[in-house]
Amino acid sequence: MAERIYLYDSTLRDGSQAQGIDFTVADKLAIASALDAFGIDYIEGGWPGANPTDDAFFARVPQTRFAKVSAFGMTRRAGRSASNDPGLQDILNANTSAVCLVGKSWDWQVETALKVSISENLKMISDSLSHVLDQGREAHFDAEHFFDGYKANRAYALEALKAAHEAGASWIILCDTNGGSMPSEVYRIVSDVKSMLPDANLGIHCHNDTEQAVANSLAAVEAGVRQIQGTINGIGERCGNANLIALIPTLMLKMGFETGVSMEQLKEIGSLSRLIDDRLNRVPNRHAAYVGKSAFAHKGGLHVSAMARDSRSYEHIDPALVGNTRLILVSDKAGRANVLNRLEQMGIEVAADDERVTELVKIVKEREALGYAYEDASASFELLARGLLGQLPRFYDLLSYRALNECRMDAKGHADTLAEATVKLSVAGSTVMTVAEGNGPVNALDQALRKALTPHYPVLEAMHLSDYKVRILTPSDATAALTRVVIESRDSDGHAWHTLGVSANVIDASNDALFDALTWFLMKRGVAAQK
Ligand SMILES: CC(=O)SCCNC(=O)CCNC(=O)[C@H](O)C(C)(C)COP(=O)(O)OP(=O)(O)OC[C@H]1O[C@@H](n2cnc3c(N)ncnc32)[C@H](O)[C@@H]1OP(=O)(O)O
Ligand SMILES: CC(=O)C(=O)O
Repeated sequence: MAERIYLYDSTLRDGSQAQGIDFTVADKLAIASALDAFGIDYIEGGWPGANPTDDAFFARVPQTRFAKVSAFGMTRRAGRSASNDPGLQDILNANTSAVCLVGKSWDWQVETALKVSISENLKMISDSLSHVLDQGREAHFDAEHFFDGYKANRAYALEALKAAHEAGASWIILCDTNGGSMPSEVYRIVSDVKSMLPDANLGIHCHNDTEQAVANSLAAVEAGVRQIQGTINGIGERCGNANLIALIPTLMLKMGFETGVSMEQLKEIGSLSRLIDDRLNRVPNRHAAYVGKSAFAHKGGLHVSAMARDSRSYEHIDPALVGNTRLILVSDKAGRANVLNRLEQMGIEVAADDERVTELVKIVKEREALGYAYEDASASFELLARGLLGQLPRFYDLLSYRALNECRMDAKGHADTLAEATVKLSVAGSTVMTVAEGNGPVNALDQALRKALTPHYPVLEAMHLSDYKVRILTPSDATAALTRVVIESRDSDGHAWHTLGVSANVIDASNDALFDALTWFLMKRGVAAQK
């Protein structure tokens, strides 16, 4: 029977201490509900009494399915009884089944930051935890600065833990508050604590100031802790906290621990990670371990060739275990194996020894040297491949286009910009010429193309341009620089595809990317080309 690790999520408390993060009550409620559904054991909702958002969260947090909600706060103030401490009262008034109190375990901090005697601090710890337990709550003790405190004064740091343990703390969490510890130190110190307090339930709370919060948490687990505190995507004060998104699969898949997360729920870990990004309006980190889009993306030709023989060649786990998927990229680092794999994924049949595959690899490399980047524009790659294989329908021929940008100043000096484009193209055996306006020349060009093409291909109404990115490839050429335009288009069902164009003229690059976007969509819809 696998041993159980308890997962304590502090996204809504320590996560909200990160610069730039400001959760609303609605964010907190949505995140708490996702954490509960995912199988997290404890959800630290915030600090009751600290601010109106946290108070509103605790007032509204619904009944959880699985998780225990925890209210965070600090031990009683010096010179007050625990039962007469307004801060502690606020925390208890939140009515959560669990309470986590932070207290000092470094004598120097007690004297410098708290300005109380080290014996009073021990009483603050034991009185506060006893009071929480007397109210029928589960009591967690966060031993702040424990590792630094232990290194400065081992005896006192252990005294602080003993005070919590003797008061009956349900869990004692060892905090690497400043995030400067090394995994070997964490292992050694936790092992010592384990031998001094063999019957205490120990946890770990690590900060990421040396990018070792995950490694330190795992070292603590190896030395015997059974609760891990962390946050989704590792957000938190300064450089963040231990990242539960990396820790959970590692604990379950590599170390064989059981958690509250089932193997089925583990497949949802990417959605949980993206939910936090979404709430924070952040672009997900494509290189994030386990859940990033690139976590199982293979680019190097040697890698893909070996992967075709056995996927274990370059993957540490099956991506499906964490709900992720394998991606084979085509770029200037590709070989025949990458291209064959992509063609297969695109449903293009070609013999493995077809010489045109070698030709395609060569063309991709030549074009990438000119600034093309097909790994982010797979629709343009598909059109390139189909063109070479003689499978590319031609829906229209562009004969010419003109794009104008006119800026007029009014009497008050305000700029009024008008863009206009004219396109002349050949479609369905005739020549068509249209003019359209737009809020910029690319938009005007897009409108003029649609005006000309939609009467012949009405399905074009169902697609639109959803993102447009310009990358300067040769910045030293200043305004004459080569540009790469990547267009994201979407259909009415929200499916996206990406196309690109490269030119020193940004309008020409945009026109090429638009041509690919329209062509790919018409081809995928099975529309017959009207030539
Ligand atoms: C390591 C961690 O991340 S702990 C969590 C840190 N998170 C936060 O601080 C976010 C929420 N905090 C807050 O909103 C505010 O700091 C509050 C409401 C808690 C307190 O605000 P204030 O009463 O204005 O005090 P302030 O924040 O300036 O100072 C903290 C006080 O608590 C005392 N204190 C700090 N830690 C403890 C502790 N473990 N036990 C008892 N008192 C403590 C300090 O000595 C200081 O006392 P002082 O008021 O006599 O100077
Ligand atoms: C409690 C906490 O957040 C810390 O000590 O880092």
